[in-house]
Amino acid sequence: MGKVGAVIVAAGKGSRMRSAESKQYLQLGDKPILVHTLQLFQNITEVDEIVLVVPAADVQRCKDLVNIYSITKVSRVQAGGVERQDSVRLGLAALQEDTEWVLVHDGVRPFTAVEHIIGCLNQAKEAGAAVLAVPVKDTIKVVDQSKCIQSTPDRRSLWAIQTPQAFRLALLQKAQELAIQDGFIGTDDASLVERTGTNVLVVEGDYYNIKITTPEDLPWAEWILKHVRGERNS
Ligand SMILES: Nc1ccn([C@@H]2O[C@H](COP(=O)(O)OP(=O)(O)OP(=O)(O)O)[C@@H](O)[C@H]2O)c(=O)n1
Ligand SMILES: C[C@](O)(CO)[C@H](O)COP(=O)(O)O
Repeated sequence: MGKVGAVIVAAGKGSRMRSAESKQYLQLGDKPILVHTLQLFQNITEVDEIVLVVPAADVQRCKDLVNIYSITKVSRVQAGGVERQDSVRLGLAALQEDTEWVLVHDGVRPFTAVEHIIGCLNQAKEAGAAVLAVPVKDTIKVVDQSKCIQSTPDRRSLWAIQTPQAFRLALLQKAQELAIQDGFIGTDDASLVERTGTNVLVVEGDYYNIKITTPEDLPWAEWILKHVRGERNS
């Protein structure tokens, strides 16, 4: 049933990390964060091909990483765009023509459980579109610009959305085209597909699937690597 491509987006600036080195290359254990993520997808049998999207200036650097760590499923190291959404679009265009399903994943989420990636892909194969997510643990408020609380949404309907996000490739490409037409910029891929009226299903993941974003995520990431990730995913 159709080829599966993974688009790993790592073309951001990592400005919230405030580090001299871009966060995707920061060392986690014995290798860069991005390499952990690439190895995760390299080792998933269901994934036929990986397109890696990186800053234009880093294409050769990332080709070297791919070679050094023998990430043989990477078919293309693609220069990214201004917004995450642009990087995803460029990554989708670089997939082989016979690709039917795509997993879009953040290069800085190295700890996704393999069973959750496969669960998300299988759900997308049934429904067309599926994303990993976890129920929020906090009470979330809607707050206006003067820091006044406007409302308290029912927590039972709130989920924190993660990646991978899995789609029939043609569906995500159509959603991308519509977003360009409408000048819509979303912070994730599902938000583009939702606008087409297509249902996107949520697959429950776990709280270890963090996106490494700010400096306080780094010691937490080292802890997950040492105490959780090794035994769950390798
Ligand atoms: N133009 C962009 C922006 C983001 N990303 C990627 O999307 C993922 C999630 O984005 P985020 O964590 O927000 O990364 P950055 O945009 O790099 O971080 P910041 O917003 O702090 O600058 C990251 O792997 C990032 O490299 C991308 O490929 N292209
Ligand atoms: C796609 C994503 O990782 C889902 O949680 C997230 O939306 C990326 O957003 P960011 O604003 O780039 O952190």
